[in-house]
Amino acid sequence: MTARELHKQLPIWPYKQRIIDTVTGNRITVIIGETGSGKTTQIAQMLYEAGFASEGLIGVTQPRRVAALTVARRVAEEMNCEVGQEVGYRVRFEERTSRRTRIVYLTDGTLLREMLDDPELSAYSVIVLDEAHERSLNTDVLFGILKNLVKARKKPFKLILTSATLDSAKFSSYFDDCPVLNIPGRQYNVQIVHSEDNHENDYVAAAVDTALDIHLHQPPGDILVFLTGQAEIDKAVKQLGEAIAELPEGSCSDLLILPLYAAMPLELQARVFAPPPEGCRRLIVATNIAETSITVDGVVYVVDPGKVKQKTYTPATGMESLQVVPISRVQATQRAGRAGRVCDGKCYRLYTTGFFENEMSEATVPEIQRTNMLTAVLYLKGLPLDIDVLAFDYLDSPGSEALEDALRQLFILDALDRDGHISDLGKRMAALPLEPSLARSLVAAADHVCLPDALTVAAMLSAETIFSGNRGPVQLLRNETDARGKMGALSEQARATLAEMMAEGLGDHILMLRLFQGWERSGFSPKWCKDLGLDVRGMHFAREVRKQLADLLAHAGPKVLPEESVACAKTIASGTKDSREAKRKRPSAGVDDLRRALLVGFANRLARRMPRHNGYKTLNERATLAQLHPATARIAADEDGLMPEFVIYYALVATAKVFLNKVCPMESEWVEDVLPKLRNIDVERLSGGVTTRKAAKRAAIAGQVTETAAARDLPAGVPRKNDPAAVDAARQRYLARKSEKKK
Ligand SMILES: Nc1ncnc2c1ncn2[C@@H]1O[C@H](COP(=O)(O)OP(=O)(O)OP(=O)(O)O)[C@@H](O)[C@H]1O
Repeated sequence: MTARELHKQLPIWPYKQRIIDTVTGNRITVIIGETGSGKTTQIAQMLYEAGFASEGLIGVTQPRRVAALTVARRVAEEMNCEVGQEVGYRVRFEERTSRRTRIVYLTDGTLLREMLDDPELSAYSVIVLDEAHERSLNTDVLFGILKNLVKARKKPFKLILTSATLDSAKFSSYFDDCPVLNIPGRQYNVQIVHSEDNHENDYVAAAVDTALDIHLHQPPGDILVFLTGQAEIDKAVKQLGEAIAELPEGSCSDLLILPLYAAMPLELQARVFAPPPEGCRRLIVATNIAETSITVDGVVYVVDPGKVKQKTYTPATGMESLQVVPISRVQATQRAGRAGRVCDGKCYRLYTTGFFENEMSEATVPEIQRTNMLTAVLYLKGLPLDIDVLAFDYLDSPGSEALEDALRQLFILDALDRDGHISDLGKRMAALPLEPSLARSLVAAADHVCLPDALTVAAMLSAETIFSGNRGPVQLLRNETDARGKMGALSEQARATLAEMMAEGLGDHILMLRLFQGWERSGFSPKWCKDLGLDVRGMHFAREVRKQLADLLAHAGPKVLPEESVACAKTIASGTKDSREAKRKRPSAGVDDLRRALLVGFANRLARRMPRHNGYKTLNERATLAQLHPATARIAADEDGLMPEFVIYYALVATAKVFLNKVCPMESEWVEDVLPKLRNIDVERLSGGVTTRKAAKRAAIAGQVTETAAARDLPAGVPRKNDPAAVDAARQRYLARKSEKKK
């Protein structure tokens, strides 16, 4: 049967009329259905057939770009068209749509950015927020904005939320008591097998063993293994290779091992979705980017060690921690759901039933409650809706501390004025899909005419791995004395090249620049990378990102950059060598302009050395003591052996100790210009004169309701200090809803 014939047999199809009727009769609908029942691929097609796309596009959001791409491909196949015709996609750096397009799969971040130019989303008649359970930061922000838009927009607009696993009562109550449709049934069964022991520290080895065991003893079908990150995946692939080498010759010749993670060039990701050679079994080793939405045609076995790498941000200190933690039960269900999509499947959980039931949390903590709110707040401020971010209608609030921290940082980056209004610079930054510090650095670099170098640094920072085998430049250089040669010592010549680059003594950003420039001079030779101990894939990824960033700046045009920088961005984006003009401007003697641009962008991440000491103290609200990370590229000390007084850092991380990660030294006289801005920031004024807590308290007193209820009812953007009308409006809305409920 073809994809076109198959899709109408999915469990969701018998419910087509109910879905259409509910969506027709309501502004907002929640749809819950088993994994693989057809939510992602079918609902948009049903709505299309029912005529919902005649007045505008049907947009379906995904938390990840790989999902948007592959699902669009599948739906195009089912609708018998090319991607970019009736069905298209839009993700950061890439778009395939045309005037014929009626259904668009796009990432939640892309939709959010589209709202900056078109806050009414006038091109759309329906938005489906898929995988709502994942609670990605962008999806959570969209919840609040779209909930308001549904009421405010004159042109009809429907909002649909879909998931396999969702707290339906909570969602329905937040979305004005909208109906919840439960779609029972799944197409294929997945047998769950729990292990007898929990694998705390040896889960990579256990996953490798299980995968090989499946290959040797189970009937045909591809295998999908979940691990937590690139380094772990590389390790598992290596271990698989070693284990296979010990097996009788030929026993695994038909096994094709494929890694899959986000920081991997797109064409390599695509290999996973291409049909394997005849008679081959695929073994895909992936991060949780493979957890939701995507179907790898052929996967029958899933190996789930139950771990995920989770980033947590503490607003009080600006500290980030990246830890491997147990997944939630919702995630375990999603992972198992990757098997059993094209036939019955089997999921091997490398943890006990007891662990699943008693130790794992029910749902994942929403990203909005554990992340830096900087980017989200910049978008909210960038929308022409006068949103008061502190009183915004969040499903789960990030908390006033996180929001106030974001306001403070955005003020330091010149994105907000003293009253918390977005500045012109802020608008330029919001137009770039980058974290605000990088966006600010690029804008400053364009003004300083050192854009090509700033693009290189931004791209290199975005690659997960630059050096191979978990080594930094310092370890690589030390390797010369590694008698065992276990880590693959560098050749004399390579070491000399690296030592020469490090001799500049300007830390990580500048070393990254030099490495990229050296690679460029070698004609982007993979051998050059390998010789220097660099990760070829990581470097290619950085090169790709650099090109895409340039492309993006070229498209953003004079709205964001001066004319000459737009021209320079175009040249880089076109893939030809940098123009002579750009080369001429590229400082060969020093990199001061670039460092100054970085200082402007990372003024929110400055640290000052302690007197007569090589420890640093961060210059944010709660000064935190930290040390330079041992893997930091060489920074030249002064004659007294002291490090530079000021550095900027990319992240403040807590492992065994607190470290400044990826550091660039700054000249004291440059920093003197920035310091006054960091002192005495008036957060109360930045937040419009009132904090969430105060606003909620006031509304609660006025409306005689609880503070939580009042906070939920505070309309976006209004509870200003001297605005009793707004507080009254909150009260009225609450009372109206209450009496509605009683009826
Ligand atoms: N690329 C593909 N190749 C083969 N079959 C596919 C593909 N994409 C989807 N399918 C089929 O369509 C079914 C429905 O997929 P869909 O993604 O719409 O389900 P879903 O309900 O959204 O699942 P989830 O909750 O896991 O995202 C799959 O179970 C599979 O049988």
